[in-house]
Amino acid sequence: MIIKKSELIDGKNIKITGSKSISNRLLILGKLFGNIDMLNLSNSQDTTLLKKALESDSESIDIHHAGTAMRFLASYYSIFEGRKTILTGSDRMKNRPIKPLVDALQSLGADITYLEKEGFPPLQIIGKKLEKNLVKISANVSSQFLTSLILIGGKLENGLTLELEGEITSRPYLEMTLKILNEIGIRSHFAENRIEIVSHKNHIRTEHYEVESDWSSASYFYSLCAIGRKSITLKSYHTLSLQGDSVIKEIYLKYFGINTVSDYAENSISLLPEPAFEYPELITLDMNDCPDIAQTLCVTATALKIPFVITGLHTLKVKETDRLVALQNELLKIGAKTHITVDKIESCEFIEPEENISIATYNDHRMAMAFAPFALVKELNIEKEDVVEKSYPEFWEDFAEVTNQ
Ligand SMILES: O=C(O)C1=C[C@@H](OP(=O)(O)O)[C@@H](O)[C@H](O)C1
Ligand SMILES: C=C(OP(=O)(O)O)C(=O)O
Repeated sequence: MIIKKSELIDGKNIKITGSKSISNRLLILGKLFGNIDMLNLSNSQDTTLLKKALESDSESIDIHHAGTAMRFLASYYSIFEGRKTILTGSDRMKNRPIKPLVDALQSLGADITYLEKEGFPPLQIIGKKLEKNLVKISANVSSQFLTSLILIGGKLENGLTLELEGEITSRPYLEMTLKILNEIGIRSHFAENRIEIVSHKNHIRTEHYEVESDWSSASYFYSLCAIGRKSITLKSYHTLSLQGDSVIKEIYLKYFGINTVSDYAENSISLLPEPAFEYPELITLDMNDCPDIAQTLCVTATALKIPFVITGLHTLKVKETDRLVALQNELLKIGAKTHITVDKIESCEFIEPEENISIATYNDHRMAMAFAPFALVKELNIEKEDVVEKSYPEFWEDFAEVTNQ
């Protein structure tokens, strides 16, 4: 899809769908502990697929590209007594890691078999009662493995204790899980490398839950605002958020002069660019806590020609695509030569963008959405633009609403 060179229109209002991460946790918890009446549930494809899976009786469950769904369901089906499930996904999913989680579940007594490649989906899971309650798991590959176990922890007879090994990656997602547990009345304790989830025999406390809107999706509007220097209002957000990606407001304030102002009555935030803001000479940032907004930041910095060194990105290679390689290839087209290592991307030189820019999206929604704001600098083609549906199906309509295309 060609996006013409555009300008940002001042003062537009956008309502973004609910957080995919919060929605997916609540769907699993609701199924395990009692109905939760959710408002502003995410309408992302990932959440829809998870919801359908949880409502389905069929043996084969295909969750396509949805990483959280794959990881959360592996534990969920492991304790679903008497159910046999073949849990599969897209070709990419069959190459995203799951072994640390499967090892942990098997050590608790789960009956899981790899059906193709050892260590990867598809999985055959025969649900049974798990008798043990202590598990060791590596915490530096994906926090989703930890969340998956924590979500079922309260359902086990004696609760569940996790001993985390290695440095915790994507830590705010782990904290989000524990906070949601706390909100609905399931007790847990987290100190040093040990997480204890108390067995929860009762129905959950919360019946209504309003999901805050998705902060990773909000990042694309911060990028538009930083490049276009006009204001945008986004709903439904609070400055206090369960989502680690809400750190975008601090990052964009510090490096791009974007103020975030809350309107509590309206449940909205306004993104207000500081006039005559002096951009920094270099952006240095560790994004281990917020890997999903790394692509957004790299494109904003390239559009504004601000050199950057972003570290903490070792998980990017096992996301929807190898995001470090994808970023390096596509940033070059919009004018940034970069250097990548296993966990870092840094700009080396800014050059003229290509004449006819065509951004490949690698089956990765965030590649499409992160590069779209570059249209404020120059016309560009976004290939296979439908990929956005994974997390943000109305992205293109909302993008058109705030730009003058
Ligand atoms: O738990 C979650 O909802 C998520 C955790 C993160 O994954 P990793 O822990 O694998 O980095 C994040 O990238 C993903 O989009 C959503
Ligand atoms: C990494 C992501 O999702 P998942 O791991 O759930 O597929 C994402 O949404 O950027």
